[in-house]
Amino acid sequence: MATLELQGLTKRFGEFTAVDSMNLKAAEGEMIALLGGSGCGKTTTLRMIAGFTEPTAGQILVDGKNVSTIPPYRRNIGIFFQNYALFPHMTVFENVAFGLKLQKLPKNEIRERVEHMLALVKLTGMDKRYPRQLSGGQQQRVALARALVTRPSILLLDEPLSNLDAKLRVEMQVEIKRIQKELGITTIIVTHDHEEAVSLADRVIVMNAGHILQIGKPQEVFDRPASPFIADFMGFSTFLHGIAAGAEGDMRLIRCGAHTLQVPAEAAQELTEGDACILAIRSENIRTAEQEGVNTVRGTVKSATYKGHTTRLEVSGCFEEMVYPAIHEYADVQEGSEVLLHFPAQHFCVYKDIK
Ligand SMILES: Nc1ncnc2c1ncn2[C@@H]1O[C@H](COP(=O)(O)OP(=O)(O)OP(=O)(O)O)[C@@H](O)[C@H]1O
Repeated sequence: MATLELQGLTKRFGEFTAVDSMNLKAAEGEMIALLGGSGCGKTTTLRMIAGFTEPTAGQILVDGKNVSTIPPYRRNIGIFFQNYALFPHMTVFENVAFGLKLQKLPKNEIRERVEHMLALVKLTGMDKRYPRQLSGGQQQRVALARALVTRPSILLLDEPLSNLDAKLRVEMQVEIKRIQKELGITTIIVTHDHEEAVSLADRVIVMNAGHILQIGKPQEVFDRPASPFIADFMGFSTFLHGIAAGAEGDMRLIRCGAHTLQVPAEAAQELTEGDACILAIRSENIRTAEQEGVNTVRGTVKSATYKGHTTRLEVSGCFEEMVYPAIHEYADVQEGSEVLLHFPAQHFCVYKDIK
């Protein structure tokens, strides 16, 4: 178990700043997800922690000790990178045992630890196979076993599940979390996928252009993204421009085009009368309604896409913006038909429009 601390960690490639003065403190055994769009600096951050990329400025502390100048193989960090393939000419056993042989451990201890690790990733009995004789998911699990077998105090995972099909992905998410908690390894996992980040991590970091935009518990970041940009990244689909227009009881009124919506006062604390604002809501939180009431608005279905357990609609005419409900109840929604939508007040995130 170890703590990991980044202090002002910065990487510049020429004039370009890929990671800009990043600060982070991961507790012992904590799993932190780095989430962000392509090119925001996630991999560069991991590569600096691993020791493959030299920081331009700042420090990396493991258990309070600066490791910035220590070579990668002496950092006791387990690594799973996308392009960090298995050795094709080695069996599963040899691949996993590689790091232990470098540490010159006795043969019987190597066997014991490799077998234990293969059992953890559910690959018992596969030890004599070569990578080409394994499925993609099995190969990823071998790579994970290889990263874990040396009992690193820190584990770095760069998109470990990106090549897996949906079912295996969920299975592996559960497995990674179980192993990580069982061994108590402080872990940084990089992902593009906000659902993966919130389901795996103890804390989630949202990055953009080399900066941390938000850091918080999964539910905070998922339910209360700190800006419209983060909300968009976290899967909010409908964004409405409005004007703060008074209060009613413990609700604030927001005028959006021809309609007035209610939002909880505590979600709109930073607004004063007349402020321009943005309301964000997730597709799955917009409902269809039987009758008119608070926060119901009529619109016209522009398109309906069957998604299995929901039908995703594009609806125009409610506000100036298009809205995107994902409805569960299978109504007879056809393109061109009219729908009455309900926007539950408690599901709105409210932002001051600073433009
Ligand atoms: N060796 C390099 N030389 C110059 N620029 C680089 C180098 N490595 C990375 N970059 C740039 O730094 C930025 C951050 O790259 P990084 O690989 O960290 O992004 P990322 O968030 O991991 O993206 P992705 O999700 O696409 O992998 C990108 O704009 C990239 O082009």
